[in-house]
Amino acid sequence: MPSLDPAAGAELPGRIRVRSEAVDVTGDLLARIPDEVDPRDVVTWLREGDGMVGWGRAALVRTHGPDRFAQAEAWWDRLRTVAEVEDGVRVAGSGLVAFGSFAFAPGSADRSVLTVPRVLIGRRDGMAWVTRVVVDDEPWPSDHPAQMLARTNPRLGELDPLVETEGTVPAARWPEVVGRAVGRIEAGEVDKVVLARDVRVRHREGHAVRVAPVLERLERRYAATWTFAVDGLLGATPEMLVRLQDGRVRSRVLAGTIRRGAHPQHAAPQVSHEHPVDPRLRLVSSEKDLEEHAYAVRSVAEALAPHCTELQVPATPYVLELPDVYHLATDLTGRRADGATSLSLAAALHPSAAVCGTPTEKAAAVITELEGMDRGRYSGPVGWLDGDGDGDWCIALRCGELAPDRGSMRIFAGGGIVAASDPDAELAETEVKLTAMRHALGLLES
Ligand SMILES: C=C(O[C@H]1C=CC=C(C(=O)O)[C@@H]1O)C(=O)O
Repeated sequence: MPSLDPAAGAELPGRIRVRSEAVDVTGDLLARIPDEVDPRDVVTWLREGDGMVGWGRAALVRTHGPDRFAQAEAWWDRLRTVAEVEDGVRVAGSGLVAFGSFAFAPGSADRSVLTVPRVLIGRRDGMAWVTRVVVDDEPWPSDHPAQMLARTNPRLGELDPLVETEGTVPAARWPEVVGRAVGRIEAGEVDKVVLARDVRVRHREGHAVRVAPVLERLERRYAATWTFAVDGLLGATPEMLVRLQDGRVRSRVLAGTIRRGAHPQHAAPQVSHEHPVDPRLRLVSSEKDLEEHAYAVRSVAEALAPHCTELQVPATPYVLELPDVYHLATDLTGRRADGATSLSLAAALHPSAAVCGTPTEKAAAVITELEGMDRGRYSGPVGWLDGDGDGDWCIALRCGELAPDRGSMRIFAGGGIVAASDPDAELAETEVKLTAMRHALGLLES
């Protein structure tokens, strides 16, 4: 078993008490997050208005390096043994739950994290609950959950004034970087590589960025995605790396993108201006996008196969519609054949060819060389797991990561490059993918 590094910040209490109670909660769960909470202590997992929001730190571990998943899992195993859980709700997400976010690269300077919030409010299928957590000999909070739920944050709609500046590679230089990746593919070094760029954002007056208003805008506009926040990483991702629930395994693979209602330069010429071709049709018949997608599906199917029986891999993708883009999508399903937790499945699947490339190790080396930046936790697994190991892990896309100063962040977007990729179209694709965070941060309104 990998050892825990106490210097890395493993807070393993001697005892952790967890109580989940059924409650009535209507309206926006995000409005319940108190304004004074440290933005890095906010956790969310929301979709179509339901899900979980929480805050505070009852227990936390930070891990790094090639063992970052195994170290986190070992900590979670130990935490479960000191947990006393009263779960009066018994739904997915009640009881003992940890939220996590993992660095994309083993060599990242950024720490991966698993954290158990002190307060968690959940709602699912018409059922709502509050989970509170105390450690060691702490007393239970004196207020009743109903009192806590009655308080809503009046400043939820107020965005902070932010400014955007260039990231590691200026936008104008991105086509050149993509061109180098195409060269590597043509030279036979890799078949596909996913390259990403960052953009910097900071609070105009140097204050901490309040995350609840940003999450609220993400949730409203991208309701069909998973709106997440874990340790200062926030976004709205459409890609589910793995969901494990009662032995059932699901994964949604996305790769291959076209802008909604636009005509990227790599597209075939229009037959007639009066009858423009539906971009969804162009996407499902684009060989370049189908190739990009096939690599990603294969990587996920191969990683799931040793852990699953009844693995179903549809032969053709469908089109997932999001507000700004269409993606080629494939939903895989299976039944878990071993004792793997959702986190160990996520570790086995990471990095899929939706965010790294094919073959994986060579693509990862090309990424390190050409991107020139540390991705941090962007494009790593983000999600939650419960005491039975069930949970959801998405890929952290359409997101930004708050810096330790909390007043600045980097937002990210990438795209899969194959031999037929057009460098200018790839720049346009990253720009359209950045729309989610730019919109949420108020950067598109002048
Ligand atoms: C790497 C990203 O998207 C991935 C997921 C969906 C579609 C993708 C694509 O078409 O390139 C990427 O594989 C990103 O949003 O930063």
